[in-house]
Amino acid sequence: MSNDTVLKVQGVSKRFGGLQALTDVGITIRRGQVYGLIGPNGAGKTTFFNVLTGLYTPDAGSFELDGKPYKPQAVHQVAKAGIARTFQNIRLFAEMTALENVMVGRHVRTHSGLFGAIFRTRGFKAEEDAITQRARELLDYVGIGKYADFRSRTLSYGDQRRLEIARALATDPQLIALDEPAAGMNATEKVQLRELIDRIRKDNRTILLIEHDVKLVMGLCDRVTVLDYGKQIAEGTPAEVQKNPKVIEAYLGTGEH
Ligand SMILES: Nc1ncnc2c1ncn2[C@@H]1O[C@H](COP(=O)(O)OP(=O)(O)OP(=O)(O)O)[C@@H](O)[C@H]1O
Repeated sequence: MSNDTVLKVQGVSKRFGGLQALTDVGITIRRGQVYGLIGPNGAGKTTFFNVLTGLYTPDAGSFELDGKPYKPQAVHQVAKAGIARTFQNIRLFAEMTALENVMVGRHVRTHSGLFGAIFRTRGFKAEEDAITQRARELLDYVGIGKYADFRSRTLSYGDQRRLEIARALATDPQLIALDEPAAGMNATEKVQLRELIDRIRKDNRTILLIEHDVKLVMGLCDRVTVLDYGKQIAEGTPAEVQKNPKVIEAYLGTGEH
């Protein structure tokens, strides 16, 4: 595997009772790419994300992250290994401030641990200051610095999604997995989101994106995989995938676009 491959997934299958949600799915994502995962409702996109981030155990499949074997297990370990994600249904700590939400993400990379937090050791204090500063920088980076001290539930929907991205970035991930980041956004928010994702990519981060907004996916992604009924029916550049008859049929078949 060449050095610039961030994630290599092979042969992932997952069954729920009688339903085969994923069949032999594999993707390779290179550093700095925005990689799209698309498909009609129920195609298996979220299941793939959940397998990748340790929420579901796959029935089969192998994973490599940054050239090393990677076994998605507990969510905390996944973040430590270098994958951060956002969720289709925003999962912020509603009563915590925006800043605190990002600081929670950052704690994945700290060393003082619970002991330091409880006894407020000197090392803990210095680390906490650094975390606060970094969290503020990240809020500025995603464009919501002015809301640092607002409770997250008071932020607009679009801003909450940005906050989730800031929290994901706080773990210094090799790969950021965004689960429908544009869901529920208005046109202006979508443009801003696009700019933000572009900026994250330019900063040499790697992004895996599930998104229903095909226009956004086609405009942003370097490569795309299309799932349908848990099977990978196409893989390639957006231009290649758009022309693929299987893809056209899958989308027309469900009336989605
Ligand atoms: N925990 C679960 N138990 C049983 N079935 C599940 C579970 N999670 C997902 N499924 C089923 O697996 C299939 C794939 O679902 P999944 O949520 O991965 O699709 P999706 O492509 O993310 O769809 P959407 O675009 O609607 O979010 C669906 O038929 C779904 O009902």
